[in-house]
Amino acid sequence: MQRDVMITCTEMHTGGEPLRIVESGYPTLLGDSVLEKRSYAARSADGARRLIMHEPRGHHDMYGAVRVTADHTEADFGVLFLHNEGYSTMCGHAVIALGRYAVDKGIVKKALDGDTRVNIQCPCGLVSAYVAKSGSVRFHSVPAYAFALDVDVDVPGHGRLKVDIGYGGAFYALIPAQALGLDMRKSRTRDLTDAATLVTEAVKRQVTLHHPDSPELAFLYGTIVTDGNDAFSDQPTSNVCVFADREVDRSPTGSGVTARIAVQYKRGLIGLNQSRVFASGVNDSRFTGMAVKETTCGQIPAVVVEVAGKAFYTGTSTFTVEDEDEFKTGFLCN
Ligand SMILES: O=C(O)[C@H]1NCC[C@@H]1O
Repeated sequence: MQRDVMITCTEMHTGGEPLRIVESGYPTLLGDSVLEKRSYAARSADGARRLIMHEPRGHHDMYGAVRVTADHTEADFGVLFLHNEGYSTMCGHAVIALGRYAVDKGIVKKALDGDTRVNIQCPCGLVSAYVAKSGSVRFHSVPAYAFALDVDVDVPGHGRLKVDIGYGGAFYALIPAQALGLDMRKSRTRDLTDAATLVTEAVKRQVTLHHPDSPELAFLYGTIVTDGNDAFSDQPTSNVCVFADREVDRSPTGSGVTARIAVQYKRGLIGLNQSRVFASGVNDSRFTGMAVKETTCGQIPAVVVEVAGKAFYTGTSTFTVEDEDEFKTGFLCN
């Protein structure tokens, strides 16, 4: 019996959202930058992603991270994010887990005093994670901004709807559940997912995105259905993020919280250093988020957003593949 592939991983979760961190066995990813490695992975090493994301070794909503060599001089390491359809450009729940992991594994030396800073080069740019002694992590993402507010989109079955589009390392369409005839607390996740998917497809067809840094960042990653409570309050606001191929984030979505705050800031609904709690509409897990300073992304006014949460270890895994296995590169069941 020949086993010709073996990939080992550390398993974590942040707010219930899994993170499968590759330790060894992944193909070498070529390219001079993290973005180039991302396209190389999609072009020439996609079987490895499907092997550990899809069934029978993963599942429809699995998420992963592969560390790669960084090209940014200040980065401790680079990372590619894996999901059911491909490779995202930013992932907050993964950054929270990777921050803790990097300190625990000694990849970054623990600070003697205060939080340990871990600089992670994501495909969208450099993200700084700050790891507290307790293991809690907060991160400062790349400049986040409102790409467009109140965009009219024709959504089959729902008519003409208004969506906001925010960038938090990835682009999201943001829409209140109410506009879709749904309720964040009462509706089934399946119904929120179906509606969010229709919105994503409609925005992809009808809106052209642009990012000042690279055309590779200019795509819609998903739709976040919210409870519509965007004005600052000491009460949590909840959301469900549906991204990639109908994949449902169990966590409040770090990059989504970043995008939501950028849009709320643009609308004057939240100020600098006003910390807000964001809850997952799937399992009520919590992140906090706040805009910490104004900045720009190219010429676009933007904010740096800090998101905080906590990740936990769930195990380790070793995946093997036998030569004759018909499901070497997995399948998806949705
Ligand atoms: O927390 C986040 O930003 C991510 N979680 C899965 C989808 C997003 O990439």
